[in-house]
Amino acid sequence: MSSTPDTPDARGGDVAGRVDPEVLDELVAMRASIDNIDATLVYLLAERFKATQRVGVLKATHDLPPADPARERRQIERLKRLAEDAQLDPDFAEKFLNFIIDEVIRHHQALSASSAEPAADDAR
Ligand SMILES: C=C(O[C@@H]1C=C(C(=O)O)C=C[C@H]1O)C(=O)O
Repeated sequence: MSSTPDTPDARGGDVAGRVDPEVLDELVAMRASIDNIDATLVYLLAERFKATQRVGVLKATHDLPPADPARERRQIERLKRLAEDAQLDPDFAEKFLNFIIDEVIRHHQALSASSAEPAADDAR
């Protein structure tokens, strides 16, 4: 496994040799752009999970519930509006955000459960 995108040797992958050189050039250029976008998605998700993990620690420490459905609803409505403005399918944006939020809530539940466990010294 490597983080290196397609090398020039791998130009076009399966379609190399089956299409005109101009088509292959455009395909390779678009794939380079997709590589960059996917890398930024990974970095953005990593930063988002760092922030939500911190929120999870605050919630677990201060006895707050792992999920905040009202906040989720506001955030989903906001992102659906942004998606429409950006010509992205708002239903897809909603599904994608819900997928991420479900994972965040699982983390928060685990943090709450582990902070509720008695420490080894207390288990007497
Ligand atoms: C991050 C939080 O926890 C949960 C996760 C959310 C999210 O990932 O956007 C939103 C609300 C909460 O259900 C929060 O309360 O802000």
